[in-house]
Amino acid sequence: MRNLAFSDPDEPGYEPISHYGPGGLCPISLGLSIGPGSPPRYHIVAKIGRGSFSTVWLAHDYDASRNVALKILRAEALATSKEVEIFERLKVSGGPEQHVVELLDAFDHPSANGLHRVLVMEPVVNFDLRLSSDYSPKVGREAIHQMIAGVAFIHSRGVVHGDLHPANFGLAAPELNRFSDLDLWRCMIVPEAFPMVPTSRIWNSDAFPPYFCNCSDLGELLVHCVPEFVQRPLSVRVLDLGNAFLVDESLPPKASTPIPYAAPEIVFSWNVLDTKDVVSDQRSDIWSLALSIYNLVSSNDLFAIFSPPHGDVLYKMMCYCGEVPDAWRGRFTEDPFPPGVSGAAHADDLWNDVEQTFAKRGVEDPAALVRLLRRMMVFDPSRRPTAAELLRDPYFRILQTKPSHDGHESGELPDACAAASRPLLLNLSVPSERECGEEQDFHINRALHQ
Ligand SMILES: Nc1ncnc2c1ncn2[C@@H]1O[C@H](COP(=O)(O)OP(=O)(O)OP(=O)(O)O)[C@@H](O)[C@H]1O
Repeated sequence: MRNLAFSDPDEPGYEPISHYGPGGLCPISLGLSIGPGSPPRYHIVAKIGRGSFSTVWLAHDYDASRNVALKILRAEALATSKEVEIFERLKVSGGPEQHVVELLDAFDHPSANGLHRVLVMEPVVNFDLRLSSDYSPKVGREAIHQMIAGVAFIHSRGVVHGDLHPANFGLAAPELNRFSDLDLWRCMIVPEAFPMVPTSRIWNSDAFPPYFCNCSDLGELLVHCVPEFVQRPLSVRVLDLGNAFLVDESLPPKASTPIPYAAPEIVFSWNVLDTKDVVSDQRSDIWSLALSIYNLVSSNDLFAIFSPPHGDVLYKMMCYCGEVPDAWRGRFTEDPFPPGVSGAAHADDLWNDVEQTFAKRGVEDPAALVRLLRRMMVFDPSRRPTAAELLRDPYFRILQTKPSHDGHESGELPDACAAASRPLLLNLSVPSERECGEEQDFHINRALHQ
């Protein structure tokens, strides 16, 4: 496949070339308009993400005058993806979505590779802004409460998320709606573009995008152009319902959570019983949620992995949980606890270290946060609290005495979010016409040629 392209980026952030072709990803170029209506409703401005089954793009919605995220699935996922159905299930009761990314629209889009399901969602910003700026969102007590609230909401609708890890939590960014598509072009760092030149006539060049481009960083845009974004309280969103399923589904998908966040019963099946026939459930979501919280608070993985087969993850789990589950006895040659030290005492020592790390990072009430994580990280899935129970954990008691910063809870926008609908902070122009003409062409050309 490599000789297909004139230049193959082969780096994280770029989808592999092999993901294009019949049944594969949708070839997209910046400036394309897709969607219902004539002219089509969504004008693609930047690439903002990619996953195993999709590419994700920032687009300007001309009909609603706002910016949206378009998650464009591989064509072969059209028949199997239940993501839209799951979003529908989350709306069943008619209540407002709570800390779960909102699905605004969905449609199917044809390409040379087949028909692609497109999910139109509110655009969110990655938690990890550290790479692009000095600003690092502080994941404090309220943000942790919102992460749990998002999962509690999903669980309350009879859905298992199945893939909770830090990248699947984002931050609401209604300030993005202050930017027209032309403003976005002006303010964003110009993406890198690698031309894709098929080197053989047998390749259908329509099956590939004309170039690959890297992902634009919406966080960086906001940090630099909308200072209130960094000053206002965070509003968390749970993302990626691509692996989600209904608890009563007869053929649930096999578990696919990344190892550092996967529950012990799942990792044990994968690595010791050597079977992939294991399914996530709401209890395994709770374990993954605990490790996602740990990661976002500390910027580290508790169970970092360095090499397969990841048996060391199970070993670390025993150390932190202070016990060896009955089913695991005899499977490990090494005793996880130092001679003469009980499992419980050893675990206490490790969590004391975690508490000190949290304290150094300025985490609010580190001892109580450690107690919360330890409640979630127990081997026996039936002893893990539900997400709804966790919302009442003593760690959050103080929030009940404070007014909520997150206006979304009460159906109102927080001040800073409401400000998003006010006139632009920057002196940004808002083109009145859909066709921005030569000026827009110029920005696209500049992006592709720099
Ligand atoms: N609403 C959104 N706003 C902004 N970025 C998004 C949004 N949804 C997804 N992304 C970005 O796109 C990436 C891929 O999305 P997502 O995880 O939903 O895709 P996927 O194909 O189901 O991937 P995988 O299952 O491999 O995680 C995310 O990690 C995130 O960075």
